[in-house]
Amino acid sequence: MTDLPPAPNAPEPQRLGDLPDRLIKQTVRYTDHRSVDRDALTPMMRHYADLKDEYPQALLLYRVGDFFETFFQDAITIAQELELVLTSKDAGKTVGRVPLAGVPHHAMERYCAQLVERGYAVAICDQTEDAADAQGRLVQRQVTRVITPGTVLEEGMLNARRNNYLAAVVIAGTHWGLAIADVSTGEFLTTQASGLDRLTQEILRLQPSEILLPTNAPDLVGLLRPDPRAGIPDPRRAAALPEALPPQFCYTLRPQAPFQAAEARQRLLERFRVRSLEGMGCEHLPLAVRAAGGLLQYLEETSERQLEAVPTEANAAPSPAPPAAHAYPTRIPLQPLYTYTLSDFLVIDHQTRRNLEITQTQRDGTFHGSLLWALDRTVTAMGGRALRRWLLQPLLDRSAIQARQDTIQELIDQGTLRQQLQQVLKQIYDLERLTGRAGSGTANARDLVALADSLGKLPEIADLVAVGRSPFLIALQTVPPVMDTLGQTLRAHLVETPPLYLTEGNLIRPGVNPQLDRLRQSIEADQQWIAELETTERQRTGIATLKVGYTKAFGYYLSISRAKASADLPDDYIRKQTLTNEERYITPELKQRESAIFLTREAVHKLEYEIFTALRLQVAEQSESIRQVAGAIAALDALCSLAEVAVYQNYCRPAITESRQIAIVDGRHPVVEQSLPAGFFVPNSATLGSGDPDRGTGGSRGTIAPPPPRPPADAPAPTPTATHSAPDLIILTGPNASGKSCYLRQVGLIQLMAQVGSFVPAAAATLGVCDRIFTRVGAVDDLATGQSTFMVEMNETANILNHATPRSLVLLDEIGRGTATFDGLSIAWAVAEHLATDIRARTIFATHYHELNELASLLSNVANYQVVVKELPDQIIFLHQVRPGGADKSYGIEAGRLAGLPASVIERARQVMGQIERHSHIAVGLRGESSPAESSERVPSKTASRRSRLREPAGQLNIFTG
Ligand SMILES: Nc1ncnc2c1ncn2[C@@H]1O[C@H](COP(=O)(O)OP(=O)(O)OP(=O)(O)O)[C@@H](O)[C@H]1O
Repeated sequence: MTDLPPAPNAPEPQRLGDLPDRLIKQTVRYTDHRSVDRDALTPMMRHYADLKDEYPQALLLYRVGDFFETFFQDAITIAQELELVLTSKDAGKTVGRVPLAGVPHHAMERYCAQLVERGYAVAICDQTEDAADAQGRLVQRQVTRVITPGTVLEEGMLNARRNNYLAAVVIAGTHWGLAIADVSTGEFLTTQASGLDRLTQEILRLQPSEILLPTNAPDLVGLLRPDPRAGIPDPRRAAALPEALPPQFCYTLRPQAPFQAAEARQRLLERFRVRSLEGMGCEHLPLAVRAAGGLLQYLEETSERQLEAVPTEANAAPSPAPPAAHAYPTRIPLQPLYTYTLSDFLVIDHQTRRNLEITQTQRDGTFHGSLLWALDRTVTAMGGRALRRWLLQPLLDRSAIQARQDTIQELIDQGTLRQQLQQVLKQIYDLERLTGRAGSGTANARDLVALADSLGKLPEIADLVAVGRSPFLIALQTVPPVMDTLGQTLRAHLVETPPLYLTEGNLIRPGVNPQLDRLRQSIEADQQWIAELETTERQRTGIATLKVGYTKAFGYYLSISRAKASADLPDDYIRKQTLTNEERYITPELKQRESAIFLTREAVHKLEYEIFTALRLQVAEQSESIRQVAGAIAALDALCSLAEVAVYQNYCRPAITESRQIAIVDGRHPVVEQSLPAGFFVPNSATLGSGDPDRGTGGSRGTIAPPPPRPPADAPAPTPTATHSAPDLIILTGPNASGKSCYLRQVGLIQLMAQVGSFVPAAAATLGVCDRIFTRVGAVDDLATGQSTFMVEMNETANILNHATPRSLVLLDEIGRGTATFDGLSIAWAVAEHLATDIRARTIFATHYHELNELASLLSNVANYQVVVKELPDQIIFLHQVRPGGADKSYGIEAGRLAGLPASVIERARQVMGQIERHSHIAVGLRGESSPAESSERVPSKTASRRSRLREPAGQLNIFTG
C-alpha cells in the first residue's frame, strides 16, 4: 500500500476494521512508516518507527498501557490476520492519523501464537519501567523478544505433542547438508547426503516450522512466509528458493558468511567447547557442519539475550507485566550436536506418509483417524512426541526393532506392571521442555516445582522396573544420584505452589536462607506493630472508633470520624486527607514502619529472585542428565502405549527377518478396525516375496501361493513360515468399495508398524525388513504446480520405478485412470511388468483393469487376487474377503445403478459394454481369440521376450492393436 496525499476534510473514522483499502486511504495519510518524516512524528511514534527499522522482518507489537499496539503496515496485517478492528491513531500534527490495531496485553501470547503459526516473526516491545515513574517523559520500552516460527520457547505457543523444528539447509550441486534444532527441547541434529529428492523428502518428514537458507542476494534477506492460499506461486519465493525446497514452509534467508565452512566449524567448536567435531560425528561432513554452524549463528544472533540490550527480570519493574514471560533467553540450551544418517531408517516418502495417513488423515488433515491416533495411548507429552517420531522414522536395524519388541512383550506379559508404570508416568511433566526452559533462563518457579515433582517420581519407576529384563526397562532401574539430589534441593527450596511471577516473592521456603528469614521476620514485626496500632492508638486517643486503614496511593493511615477529629489529638498526628465523614492521619513512626516494610519487602523479593535463579542455574547445569532420563521416560511411555494397544486390539508380535518375505496371517487395518464396531472388520492374509534375501522369484515360474486359510477363532496363532513360492507382485481386482484400498494400506501399515518395533494387527506375521515403502493412491490435481491428475500420477509412478529395489514394498492403487483407456491400460501393464521382472519389488497393484490378470499367466512371480462380493439378484453384498484369482467381472455399471443412475442410462451402458466386449481388440486379445496372422507383430516385444524366458508358449496377448 502506498502513501497518499492528505485527504482534505477526511472524516475521522471510529472503526476501519470492516472498510476496504480505498476507504482506509481516504482517512489515513500514511500506511508505511518509512515514508513519514520522522521529525513530524510524536515521540512515541518516532520510537516505534525507529524500532520498526531495526526489525523490518517482524511484526512489531508495542506496549502501550494495557495493550500491545501495532501501527502503519503492521496494523493492517494483524487486523487482517487476526480479524481485529483496524482503527487509527494520531501520529503527529502534520502527519495525521495512521492505522492502528492492538491486542490486550494479557491475550498477547494467544494472538502471537496465531501469527507465528502463520509464518510471521513477531518482535515484542515491552515497557521496561513503570509508567508512573516516567513522569511526563516517554516510558522506557525495549524489544524484549523476537519470536520466529522456529524459535518459539513459550509453552502456550508450542504443541506439546510434536517437536518444533528449526532447520538450516546448505546445498552444493546435488549434495546437501541439513541441520535441525528444537529449541524447546534442545535437540540439535545434522546430516549430509546427496540427491536433492532426498532433501525434499527429509524436509517433508521433519515438517520444520522455519528453514534457514543462506543466500547471496542481500535484498532478499528476510522471512518468506508460506502462502496458505497456495496455487499462486510467489515470484519472490520462486526466485529465492531452489527447486528442492518445498514451498509450503516458512523460509528465512540468511547471509552466507555464517554458513561458510571455517566460520561454521569454529562456532560449533566454541559453543560445545571441543577441539574437534569428530566426537559429534561430522568432522568429515562439511555440508552438515556448515548447516549446523549457520543454524547456531542464527540462534545466537536472534534468540539469545544480548547482555546489554535487555533488562533482566531482577531489574525490571514487576508491573504491569512481568518481562520474564517474553524476554530473550540467556542461552538456548542445545544438546551436543548429533550426526544422523538417512540410511539408518526406512524411507517413507511424503506421498506415502500421506497415503498411509500416519499422523493425519488424507481427506481433512485431522489427527483423528490417523495411525498415530490408533496407536497413541501415551500419557506424557514426551512419550507422545517420541511415538510420533518413531512412526515417521521406522527402523532398519533388526536388533533395534527386536529390542523394542522385547520391551513391549514384557509390558504385555506383565499387565499390572504396565498399568502401574502408566499411573506414575501420568504424574511426570514434560521434563524435556522444562529443562529447556530452565537452561534458557525462561523457566518460572512453577516449572521448577513441576520438575522437582517429576524427578521425585523416578525412584518409583525404578522400583517398578526392577524386575525388568529388556534394555529399555534396565535403563530406568537406577536413578542417577544427581537427579535425586536436584529434586530434593528444588523441593527443599521452593514453596509448594509458587506464584507465576518471579519478582513478587513467595517463592522460597522459610529456613532456606538465614538472611531471607531475618528480613521476613523484620517485616512480620513491623506488620505486627501496625496490626496492634489500632488498639494502642485507641487507648492513646480515647477514640474507640479509630481505625487503621491502607490505600495503594497513601499507604497506611489512621482514620477518625469527622465528629471525633475535633477532639485533642496527639501532637505527632499529621492530617493527610479529609473525606466527607472522616479525617485521615499519619504519624512519623507509622510512616517509618511503612517504608521499612516496603524496603524490606523489596529486598526480600530481590533475594528470593536471586535464590531462584541460582536454583534454575543448577537445573541448567544438569540439563544433559535430565534429558537422558527424559529420553528414557519418553521411550518407556511410547512402549507402554504400544503394549496397551497390542493387548486391547489383539496384536501379534511379528517375526522380523532379513528375508524378502512378507507373510501376514489374518491382517487387519489398524485404523479402520478401530473405527468399526468390534468384530466387523474382515481379516485378510497376504503373502509376498521369497524367503531368499538375494533372489526374487521373477526368473522362474512357480506355483502361486494362496493366502493361508483362516484358522478357527480358538486356534493357536499360526507361525507363518518362509515360502519360496510367494509372488512378488499381486494384481488385486474387485468392485468399487469392496476393500482393495483398505487391504493395500493395511499391508503397508503392518510392515511400517513392524519396523517401528510395534506389534501388528494380525494373527501372525513374518516380515522381512523393507528398505522403502512406496504408495501410489488416487491422486488429485496439484493446483500449486499446475499439474493434472494424470501428471501427478505419472510423476509418482516414475519416482517409484526409479527408486524401488527388491527390498521395497510398493502399493499401487490404480494407475492409468487419468487418461484414455488404452493409454492407461498400456501404462499400467508396463509398470506392473517392470516392477515384477526388472525390479522385483514386492508389489500389490489394485486395479479395475481386469486385463492385467493376464500377467499372472505370463510371469511366474505374479499372482491374481480379488476382493470377493456376493451377488444377489438386486444387490451386491461386500464380503471384504481377499481370495486367489482375478475378478472376471467388473461391477461399475452395477455400482452406477446402486448410486441411482436412471434405468435407461444403465440399460444403455450394458448395451455399449456388450458391443465393446465383442469388438474391442483388447477384449478379443485377452480372450485369446485373435488370428495367428495378427499375433506375432502385436505382442509387446518386452512381454514376448519375457515370455520366452519365463514360460512355455502362451496365449496371444493383443492389447496393442488399434
Ligand atoms: N476388510 C474389511 N472389513 C470390513 N470393512 C472393510 C474392509 N475393507 C474395507 N472395508 C470397508 O469398505 C470401505 C471401502 O473400502 P475401500 O475404499 O478399500 O474399497 P476399494 O475397493 O478400494 O474401492 P474403490 O475401488 O472404489 O477405490 C471402507 O471404507 C471400509 O469401511
